[in-house]
Amino acid sequence: MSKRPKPLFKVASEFNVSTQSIVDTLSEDGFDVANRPNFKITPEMYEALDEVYGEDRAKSADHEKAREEYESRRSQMMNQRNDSVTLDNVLEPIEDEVGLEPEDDTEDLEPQDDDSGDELDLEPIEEEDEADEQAEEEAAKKKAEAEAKAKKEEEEAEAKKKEEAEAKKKAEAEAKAKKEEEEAEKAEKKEAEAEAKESEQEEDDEDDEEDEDTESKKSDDDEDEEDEDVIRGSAGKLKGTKVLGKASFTTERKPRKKRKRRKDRKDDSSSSKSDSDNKSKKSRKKRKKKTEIDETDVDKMMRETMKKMQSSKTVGSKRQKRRRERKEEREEELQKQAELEELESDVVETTEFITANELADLLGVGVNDIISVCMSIGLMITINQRLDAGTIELVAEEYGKEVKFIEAEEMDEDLTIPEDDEEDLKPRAPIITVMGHVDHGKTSLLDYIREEKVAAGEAGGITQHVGAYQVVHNDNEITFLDTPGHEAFTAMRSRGAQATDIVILVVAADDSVMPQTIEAINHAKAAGVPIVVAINKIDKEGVNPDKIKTQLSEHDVIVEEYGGKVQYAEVSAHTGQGIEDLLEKVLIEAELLELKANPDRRADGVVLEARLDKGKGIVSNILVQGGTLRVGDPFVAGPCFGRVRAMENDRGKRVKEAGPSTPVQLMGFDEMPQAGDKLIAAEDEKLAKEVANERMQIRREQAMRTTKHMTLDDISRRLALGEVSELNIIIKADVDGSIEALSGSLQKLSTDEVAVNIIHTGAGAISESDVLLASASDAIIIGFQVRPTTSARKLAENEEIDIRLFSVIYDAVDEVRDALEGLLSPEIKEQMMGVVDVRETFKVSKVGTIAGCYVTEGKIERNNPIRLVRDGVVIYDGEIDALKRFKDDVKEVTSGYECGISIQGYNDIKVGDQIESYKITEQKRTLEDSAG
Ligand SMILES: Nc1nc2c(ncn2[C@@H]2O[C@H](COP(=O)(O)OP(=O)(O)OP(=O)(O)O)[C@@H](O)[C@H]2O)c(=O)[nH]1
Repeated sequence: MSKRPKPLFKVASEFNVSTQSIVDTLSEDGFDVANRPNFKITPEMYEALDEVYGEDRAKSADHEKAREEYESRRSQMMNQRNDSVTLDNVLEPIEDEVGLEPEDDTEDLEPQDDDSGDELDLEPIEEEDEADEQAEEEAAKKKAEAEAKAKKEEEEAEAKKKEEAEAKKKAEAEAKAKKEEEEAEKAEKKEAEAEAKESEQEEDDEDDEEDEDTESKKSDDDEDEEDEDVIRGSAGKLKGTKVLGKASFTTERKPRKKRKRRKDRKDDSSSSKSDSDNKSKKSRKKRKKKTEIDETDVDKMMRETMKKMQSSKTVGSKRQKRRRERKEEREEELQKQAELEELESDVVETTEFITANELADLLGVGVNDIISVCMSIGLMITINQRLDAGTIELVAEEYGKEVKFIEAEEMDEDLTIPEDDEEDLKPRAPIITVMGHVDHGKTSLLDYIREEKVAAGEAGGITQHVGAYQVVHNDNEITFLDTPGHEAFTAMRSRGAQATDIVILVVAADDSVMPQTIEAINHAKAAGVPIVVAINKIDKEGVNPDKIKTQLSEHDVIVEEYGGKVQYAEVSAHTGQGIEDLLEKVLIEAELLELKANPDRRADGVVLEARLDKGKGIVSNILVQGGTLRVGDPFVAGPCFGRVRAMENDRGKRVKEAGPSTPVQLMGFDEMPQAGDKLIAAEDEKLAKEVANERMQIRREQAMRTTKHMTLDDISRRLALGEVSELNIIIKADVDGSIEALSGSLQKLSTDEVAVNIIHTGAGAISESDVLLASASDAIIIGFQVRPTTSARKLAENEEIDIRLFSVIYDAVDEVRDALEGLLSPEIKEQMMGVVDVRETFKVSKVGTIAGCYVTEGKIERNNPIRLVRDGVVIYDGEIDALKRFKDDVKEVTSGYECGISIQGYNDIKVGDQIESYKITEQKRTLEDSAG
């Protein structure tokens, strides 16, 4: 099974047992399981269950498979029955095994039959049999049976010479009766066929007998063979009934048999030119055609092979050979990818915060179903409500789909550029990133190439930094991304943009393969980008490039010299030695990649950098990857909209348009894009604005709902997005005993997906330092029978720290467990209504202690329960006995007023205590609440 936990109800249905049985079994195995439909069954639990119920499941799967096979066989049989040749087809396998004597019709033999002479010899006879059967079918099969039986009876009668007349009468009567019966049965096809089979068997018996009779006259030798034949024939018969259902036999052999049999029948019986005869002709024609095609295929392949051989002889160029190899490799890769995609058909791609309606479309279900699934997990949603990752995942899981969350930018189908036609593609310059370990000479190499190559090619050279530059080598353009190092490369990739075609891996010859070299190799491999190795600083004395090559081969970068495919050049960024060679090799690699793009369409590209220029406004360096970007084009880059106001190339020249692989500095953004944002030009401005707006909305929603720190409500969402693997908790409680109990229970909630870490515990009120610790370690705070101090509460609000207060340990455990399982908090909640400070106390005889109080927060109601808190610790939980304003009993007192309170059954009230008034509320949780 997959590594993901599954809901209990699904596992139950998988094993076909009740959820209670699963719970019982798991509890026996020491797992802590609750009988809730959505309780997550971890892979360990699943394994344990598999041990107990696996066999049953396998059996039921076998059973199901057998049933399916039976169904398909049955339907095939049914189909064949509608065909006039059904019976033959069904019987073919039997007759294959029935060795019957050789016969004529050699002209019918097919080349493939040549290798199986036996079979050939046998077939015509099968056909004879079949032909007989067919003839009988066509000329009243049932009569034959009746006659045969009558004959038998006649023979018996002759032998006995008694009751001859009676016997005949009986026979006739029986025959007639049978005829009648059979005619009646004709209406019921199935029964008729069953009858037919019976009659065939009987006929076969007779045929065999006849064969014996006639052939016994020939010779003794023949007799032996016949005996064998007869024995085999009868064995075949027995098998025949069994084989009936083996659909594969009949279907596989159908065309060949059909054709031969028809031909045979035509020659032998010439009873009628039925439709099936015509069919057989057709099939023969088809067959011939097929062989013709085969021949042409073979011819073609031969020619291709010859051509390849010749070309390798005449041209023999390494480059061509490599190109072919690469092409094959790429095709293989594509095939693999296609296979993977097929496997991933159960995975749906979406962004977070799609609406319920959109999710319904995505899953192919009605929006009402989505709403009811949400209701079943205690979530009230509306059609247009945007759902967070946790909810989307939970709902999708209900429909057996896995969700892969992607960036909003990847979703817009309106803007997505359709795939280019092969004929529209034109060669484009390769885009190169230089990577390597610190100080191995990346910058020096880039600088050298920029200065030497550009300065040499064009007066003035590169005047400004546009994030990339183009050089021309042997009339071929190469685009270099200006920022070396894998950070830039990975930052780009992490945003889904792949700008690089080839990586130049720089390794200093005077050093060795270093950690960042390995990282660069891994990044390039992960991105599927080929590497060209540049062994730098070759000008230095005593350097050993061979050592580098050996080291590289240990990391699967095997240079050509060592039998690999990676090209390498020994260069010096100081002297320029080998740089030409390096560029040449880069071009070879590029040629192998057959880099192409369609310049005649809407442009797309990637943002390399963006900055705010005082005079020009937002200036962004863009690399156009496909199409042509023109001044005036509206575009979207990430959530930013824009219209191209002006563009400058890497020589600082104003340009009106930029084609594939061209870096430009672009002005015209409305908002600042981020490096790695994908830019897509739009046909109309309105659509571009809409798309940008939608993306912005999703980003805003993300910003709004994403809390700075971990919260219990947010954890399921973060889990779904794969952002968290641990939940840090700080526990504060009234006494050490509660801490132990709580931390023990909470730690047990750790799952494969998320580990629960108790990072700090302590007795007493929740203090500022607790909140600071939570902030630093991204933890939530659980308070059991304690309260945060006022300053801690304020700090927690500022820092967005989740503080949960409980009075019952089980409540705390349940709430954390639910959060980890992606469920929302329980519907019953405690709501704080008001807080009063005790400023004075009076002892009144018969009444007890009366507290003179001041309402500091909310309002205090006579009928709500209260808690007495001293130094942040809850010391009493009870009810108000009397609530007074001056001498009057009142129902409630609001904040800013004084009042007198006495507590039922509790007199130990002290000045400085706080009394909290709270209410138990039942509420339907919504996403907004959970995001709150
Ligand atoms: N002798 C010699 N020194 C070189 C060569 N290339 C670079 N260097 C020196 O190596 C040092 C590092 O070069 P950089 O180009 O800054 O290396 P880098 O890989 O860009 O380094 P970071 O930017 O720190 O990652 C500098 O002192 C260069 O002068 C070369 O081909 N030969």
